[in-house]
Amino acid sequence: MTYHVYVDGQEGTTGLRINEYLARRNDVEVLRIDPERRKDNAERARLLNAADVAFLCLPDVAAREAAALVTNPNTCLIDASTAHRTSSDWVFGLPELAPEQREKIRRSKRISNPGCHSTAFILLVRPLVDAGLIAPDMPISATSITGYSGGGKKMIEQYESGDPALLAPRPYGLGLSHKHLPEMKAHTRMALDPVFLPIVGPFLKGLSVTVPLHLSQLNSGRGASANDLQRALDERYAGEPFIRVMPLRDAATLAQGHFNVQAANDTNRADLFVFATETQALLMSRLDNLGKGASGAAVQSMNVHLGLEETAGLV
Ligand SMILES: NC(=O)C1=CN([C@@H]2O[C@H](COP(=O)(O)OP(=O)(O)OC[C@H]3O[C@@H](n4cnc5c(N)ncnc54)[C@H](OP(=O)(O)O)[C@@H]3O)[C@@H](O)[C@H]2O)C=CC1
Ligand SMILES: CC(=O)N[C@@H](CCC(=O)OP(=O)(O)O)C(=O)O
Repeated sequence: MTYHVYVDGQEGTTGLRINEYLARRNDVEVLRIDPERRKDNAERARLLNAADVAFLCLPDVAAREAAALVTNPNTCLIDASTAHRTSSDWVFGLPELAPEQREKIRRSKRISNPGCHSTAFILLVRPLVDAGLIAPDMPISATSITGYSGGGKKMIEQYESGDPALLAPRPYGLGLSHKHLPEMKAHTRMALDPVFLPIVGPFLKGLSVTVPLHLSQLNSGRGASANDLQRALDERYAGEPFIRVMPLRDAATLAQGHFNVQAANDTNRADLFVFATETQALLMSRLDNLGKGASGAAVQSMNVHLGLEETAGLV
C-alpha cells in the first residue's frame, strides 16, 4: 500500500527534514506543491484533502488556517506548530507519553507534534509525576540549551550571517512565558509552570534540557533517592525504540567532564540521564531538535497512526 503524504511548508526547516525522511521510503508518495503556489489556499486545500497524512510545517496562524481547509474526514493532520498542542480535540504526538498514547495516536486524525524543549522536558518529568516522586504541585525549574535551527529559517539565516555578537550563548524567554509552557504543564500533569530558561547557542542543532532537584523535596517532602528516579525512568521506557535511559551517573559522561548536547543529532533518539549526589540530582535529556524534537517525531507519529513499523525510515 502506498500512502499519499503532503507537507504544507515543504521548503521550511522542519518540512525539508520531513521530506528527507520520506525520501528514503517506498511506502509513501509525497504530493508536492508548485513553490509559486505555496500560499495559494485553493491549491493547498486540494493537496491537503488528497493526502492520507498531511504535515503542517508552518507558523501557528498558517497551521490553524490549514486545519480549517481540510474537509476530507480521512486526512490525518500532524501539526508541527504550537497551535494545537493543548487542544482537547487533538492528540499529543508523543507515543512514549503514557501507555495509552499510541492507541490515541492510531485513532485520531488530528495529531499535534510536541515542541522540542517540551519533548525533552516531558520525557524526563512525566514518569516521575506518574510515580509520585514529583508531586504535581512541587515547584520545579528547567534550563534548555538549543541549537539555532530551532528558530526556523530566519534564525538560521541570522546565525549564518557571521555576526560576531551571536558567538556567545543567548538566554531568552526572559518574560517567563515561553510558548512551550502550556504543553509542558499539561502533559506532565503539573499544577505549576516550571521556571523555564531556554538558551540558544552558535550551533545548528542539538538540544538538552536540565531539571535540577533537591532529593528532599521529592515524594511530597518525604524524600527519595537517585535510584528511585533512575528506576522510574528505566521502568517507563523499557523497550522504547527511541528512548535511551543511560546508567545512573553515566560514567562515560562524567569521565569526559562535560555533557555533549549534540550527541543525539541526526537521530530520532532522546537520551535521558540522572546525575546525582546523596542530596541533589540533575535530570538531563538530549535530542536533535529537528529529530525527536520535530521532524523525526512527526514521522514516528505518522508510522504509529498508519499502523506501520514505528521505526520505519528513522534511526
Ligand atoms: N525548527 C525547529 O526545530 C522546530 C520548529 N517547530 C515548528 O514547526 C513549524 C515550522 O517551523 P520551521 O520549519 O522551523 O519554520 P520555517 O520558518 O523554517 O518554515 C516555515 C515555512 O512555512 C512557510 N509558510 C509560512 N506561511 C505560510 C502560508 N500561509 N502558507 C504556506 N506556507 C507558509 C514558509 O514559507 P516562506 O518562508 O517561503 O514564506 C516556510 O517555508 C513552526 O510552527 C515551528 O514553530 C517545531 C519544532 C521544532
Ligand atoms: C531556538 C528557538 O528559538 N527555538 C524555538 C523552539 C522551537 C520549537 O520546538 O518550537 P515550536 O515547535 O513550538 O515552534 C523557541 O524557543 O521558540
